[in-house]
Amino acid sequence: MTLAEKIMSKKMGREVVAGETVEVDVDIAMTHDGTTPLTVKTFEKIANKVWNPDKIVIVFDHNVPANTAKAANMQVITRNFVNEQGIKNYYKGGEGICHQLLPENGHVLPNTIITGGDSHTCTHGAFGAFATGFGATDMGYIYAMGKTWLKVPETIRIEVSGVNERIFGKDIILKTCKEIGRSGATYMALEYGGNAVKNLDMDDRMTMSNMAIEMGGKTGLIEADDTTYNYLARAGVNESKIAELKKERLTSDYYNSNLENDSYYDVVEFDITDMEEQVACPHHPDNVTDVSNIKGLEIDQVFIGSCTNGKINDLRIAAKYLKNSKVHRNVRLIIIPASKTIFNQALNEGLIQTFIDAGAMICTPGCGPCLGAHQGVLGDGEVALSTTNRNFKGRMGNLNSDVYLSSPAIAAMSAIKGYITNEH
Ligand SMILES: CC(C)[C@H](C(=O)O)[C@@H](O)C(=O)O
Ligand code: SF4
Repeated sequence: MTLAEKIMSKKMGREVVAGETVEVDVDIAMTHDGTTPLTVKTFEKIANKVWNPDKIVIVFDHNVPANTAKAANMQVITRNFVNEQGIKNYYKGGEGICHQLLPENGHVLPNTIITGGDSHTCTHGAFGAFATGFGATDMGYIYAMGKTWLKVPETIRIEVSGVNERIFGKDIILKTCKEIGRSGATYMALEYGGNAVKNLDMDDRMTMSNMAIEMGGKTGLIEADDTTYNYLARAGVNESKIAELKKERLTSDYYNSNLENDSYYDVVEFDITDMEEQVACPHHPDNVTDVSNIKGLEIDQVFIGSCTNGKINDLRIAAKYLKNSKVHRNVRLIIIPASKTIFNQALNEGLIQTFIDAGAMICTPGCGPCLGAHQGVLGDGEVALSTTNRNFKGRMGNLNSDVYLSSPAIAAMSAIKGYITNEH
């Protein structure tokens, strides 16, 4: 069985396989400042009280601090709802991005069903949770009933081998996007494995799961192991809970399955040993090429941050290159830690000082320029290199601009040189 089938079967208390539609109890439901108002509208048509206020997490992250009266009003609606319903897991802005706060605060556990009013909820698949995004209407129903329906997805196995210290989770997932294509995994689970994935820390595993949706994926799963359990312990999950999770550990049957008969829809294998760093070109994350093919392309803005690459390891890597260097005079470098905890860690480790000395701008933890709503909007004809997950036309607020995607390492090196490069 695939990991997706095992998680669903455990949840249902009976064996379920790909293709079956099931109604499942939701363990955690999340919405943010962008999606809560519409969720509330649907919810109010169904119920007066949420099914369980302790299982709901509400985060202000997309427009923080609010940049328009409209954004501020959406936050007013959301705050009223939070108070009326007694929702304690409420992050009122500046604490960080929803997909970072959920795991960081111990809300994400293996084998659970995590639903979110945001397409990148698939990020939590990195913990072996069945995590997926919903529209606001579905979220309204979940807030009222605590349940949703899901079709158990087919699975594409992504098997990655090899060792290469220049290659990060971001390069691996960009390469995967290239192989699978923008809709190659529609309503499927991606199951990432192989020694190259095993060797990644949780930050890089989350980067990989985060981008499952860019291929149409329902979720991006990685089976839980000691790396996962150690992260949970740091996130405050208590020892007895972790011991229970270890006992109930679910693994994929990929290595002992007969692929001809089994439920894997497809298997994509690659080795990173000789792989080059990857860059996605405009205007889709599957338009990926080796960095050497676009080396020298001049850039106007670099953004290091987002739910894809604003984690502590991302900032450490950026600082390694930016230390004792200056950002190129034609480039604006914007750096946003994905959460306040990461911001504090970066402060304590001296990374923020390094960024300031290099000439970077540091902004409030949140989505920032990622989706072009505010902060770091591009000018006509400008080119950005960003560590985010999407480079759709106009993504950074201007239809007449281009966005390229890369790892924080490539982003930092390029910010110094003024053009896309993998040289320091
Ligand atoms: C605003 C929100 C609904 C959206 C999403 O669902 O992903 C955003 O987070 C994004 O990355 O485009
Ligand atoms: S950081 Fe970007 S991709 Fe992530 S939730 Fe925010 S807007 Fe969406």
